[in-house]
Amino acid sequence: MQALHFGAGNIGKGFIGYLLNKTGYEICLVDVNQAAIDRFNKHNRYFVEMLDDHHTVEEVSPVKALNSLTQEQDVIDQIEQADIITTSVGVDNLSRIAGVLAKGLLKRVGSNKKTIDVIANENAINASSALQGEIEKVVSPEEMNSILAYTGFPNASIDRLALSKEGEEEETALVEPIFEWVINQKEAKNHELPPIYGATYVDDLKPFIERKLYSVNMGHAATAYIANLFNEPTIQSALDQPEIERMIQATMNETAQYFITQFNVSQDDMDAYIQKTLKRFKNKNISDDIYRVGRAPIRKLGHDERLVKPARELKRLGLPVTHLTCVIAAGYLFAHPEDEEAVRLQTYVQDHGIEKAVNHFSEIEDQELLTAIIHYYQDLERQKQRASKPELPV
Ligand SMILES: NC(=O)C1=CN([C@@H]2O[C@H](COP(=O)(O)OP(=O)(O)OC[C@H]3O[C@@H](n4cnc5c(N)ncnc54)[C@H](O)[C@@H]3O)[C@@H](O)[C@H]2O)C=CC1
Ligand SMILES: O=P(O)(O)OC[C@H]1O[C@](O)(CO)[C@@H](O)[C@@H]1O
Repeated sequence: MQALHFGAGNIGKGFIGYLLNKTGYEICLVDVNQAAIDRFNKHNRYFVEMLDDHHTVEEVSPVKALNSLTQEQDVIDQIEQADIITTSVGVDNLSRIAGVLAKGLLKRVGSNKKTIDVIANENAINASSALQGEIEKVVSPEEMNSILAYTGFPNASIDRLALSKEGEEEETALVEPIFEWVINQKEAKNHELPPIYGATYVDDLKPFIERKLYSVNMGHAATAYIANLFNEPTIQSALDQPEIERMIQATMNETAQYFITQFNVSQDDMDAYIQKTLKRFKNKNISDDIYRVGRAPIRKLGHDERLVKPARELKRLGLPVTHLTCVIAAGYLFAHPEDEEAVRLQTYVQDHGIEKAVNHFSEIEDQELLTAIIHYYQDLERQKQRASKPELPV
């Protein structure tokens, strides 16, 4: 069986490629990073190291890698032959792979007419549907109908902290031992393949993806943005401070109320989920830079994203949202010269002021929530100017 995976980064290597290989697939990775592509092709393999006390290393092979920019025809041929197609390129890059995918899927329809599923594994709600939408933009309606007759775009939720080991001669992913890959089986077209090793198949993805995005991803981004206020370099050093840990736990407790109300989950279950998540963040075998975790703040502060969506929902339900409001304000203070979005965000705030920025990037209709974010932002900024300790809500 052949798997074609777009995005040979942390998740591509340490999560998706790893599990597909365990299921019995030969892996073809597609990326734009030629140096990494050469490292994969040198011995047709890569390594995955567990971030636990044993640091077990496993080899993933056979693996080959292609460059989607310079080897487009080879990628199209691989799409024609593949049994499954997956991605983890970052949700904002899905539009960049839509063109080659469209060409490959059309070639496939014209030749073998075998059904296939394309699963986008990104931190976003309905990323596979978003990829389908991007493909729709580059083909005619007739072509899209022929693609959809043979292609499923099942949405998925992925959860595993994955990093890469830099400066090695061979590609190595660093991953925490636990993971969760949940796939909407109702949206799949190909039912002849064996289930993916370790994946969970469900009929309703919403509770899984929302819990993951608004607890794990929200909590992680919140830690990065609060850590930044305290000049803490890593997630682990930040959470070593009881004040920051209390703040993150309180913020996660707020979003937990959304799940308890919406999905009939018990308080005990959410408490256990939060404790498990905090323990994962504090993993001493990882040193996780706050700029990796907080990266792309414009995306993360978006209307339907991990911070603003639960804040809007909690507000709508009349539930407390104080800590989350403070985290959103802290997000607007996340400055890092090497993060293109952080630079753009800070420039916008400087040029237009915080109120216009929150309206522009987070599109918050609720005036009370908007005012509260602005007040927190102004307080935190004042404290930063005076180099005084940030005051967090109790
Ligand atoms: N790293 C983590 O712990 C987790 C990441 N995610 C999600 O997984 C996705 C990938 O994240 P990471 O692996 O951490 O990022 P990454 O930056 O390590 O990997 C992304 C890869 O995609 C490649 N890429 C970018 N544009 C491309 C294009 N046009 N064609 C082919 N390849 C392209 C990049 O060169 C890079 O190798 C993101 O959506 C992220 O939100 C989800 C859960 C955990
Ligand atoms: O591209 P994003 O959304 O930052 O996704 C990656 C993040 O998601 C996580 O899985 C959980 O927050 C982190 O490991 C990682 O920083």
